[in-house]
Amino acid sequence: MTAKVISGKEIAHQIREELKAEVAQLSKKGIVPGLGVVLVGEDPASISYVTAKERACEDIGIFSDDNRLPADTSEEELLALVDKMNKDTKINGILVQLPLPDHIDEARVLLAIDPAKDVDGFHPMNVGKMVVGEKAFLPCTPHGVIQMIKRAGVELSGAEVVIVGRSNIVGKPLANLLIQKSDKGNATVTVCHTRTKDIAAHTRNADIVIAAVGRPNTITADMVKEGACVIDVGVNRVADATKKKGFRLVGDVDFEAVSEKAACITPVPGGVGPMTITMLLYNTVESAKMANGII
Ligand SMILES: Nc1nc(=O)c2c([nH]1)NC[C@@H]1CN(c3ccc(C(=O)N[C@@H](CCC(=O)O)C(=O)O)cc3)C=[N+]21
Repeated sequence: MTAKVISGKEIAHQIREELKAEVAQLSKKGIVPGLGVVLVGEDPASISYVTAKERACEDIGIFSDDNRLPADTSEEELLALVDKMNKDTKINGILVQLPLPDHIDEARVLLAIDPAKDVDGFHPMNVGKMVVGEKAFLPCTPHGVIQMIKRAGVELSGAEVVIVGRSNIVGKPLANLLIQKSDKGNATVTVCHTRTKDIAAHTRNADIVIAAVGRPNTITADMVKEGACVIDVGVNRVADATKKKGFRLVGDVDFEAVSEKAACITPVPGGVGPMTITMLLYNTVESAKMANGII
């Protein structure tokens, strides 16, 4: 079998067109959704993600307030900026790019963001609401992954899903969403991690494999059932002297070999990454509608 490639780029484009139309309608009512973006330090990957987020905002008509702070910014300074954005009515969403430098307490910063502006869905209030199935901002990467699975026409209800990776931003929230009694869930979920005895024994039974590890070639063809759907959340830079930048991006999945066995697969780049950004835009528009009493 040669897998159908699920293009995150195309699905993201489709959703962004829908959002663009919605933002145009809102602007007739004098409403412009605003996103406050905070980047501390100069990590090259973080700079590239944040730049992509700001471009995406501009493209669909969301106002973005760009704050790039030096690596030695103090926790107090960062908290003061978050507080200012919490109070700023032009800002409907606040994104503090992670990871933060070691001298800053990440949990404290995330807790300081107004839950009503927490478009990343990282505030413990929103995490808790999500777990109990209450309305909340859904974390962008897990939500993007679910949108891709659904729009590719893959059945989630009753599916055996194996997630490899247990991070707070992908593995854990995704597992929670996928077990919920809802149209984004109803799956049977297994979460594998570094202490799992035999990861392949689990993934080989999966109808859907989701890799969110951060290491190239973690999922190889022998680990995947014939006809499975494989979602690759990894974004890894590997050295490549033939590229202008000296590296290329790969996911966690051995794409070529797994494509021969899977029914569908997401590429890297052009897969989950563009969906993550799109769901951030989606949450920001939702937040603007809530702030203005439209929903
Ligand atoms: N507060 C916070 N929220 C996040 O959502 C968040 C974060 N911190 N920290 C880091 C991770 C990672 N992340 C990505 C977003 C877009 C792409 C993306 O668009 N990737 C492109 C390629 C981009 C490139 O060329 O570098 C693609 O896969 O096609 C990847 C990764 C968001 N994250």
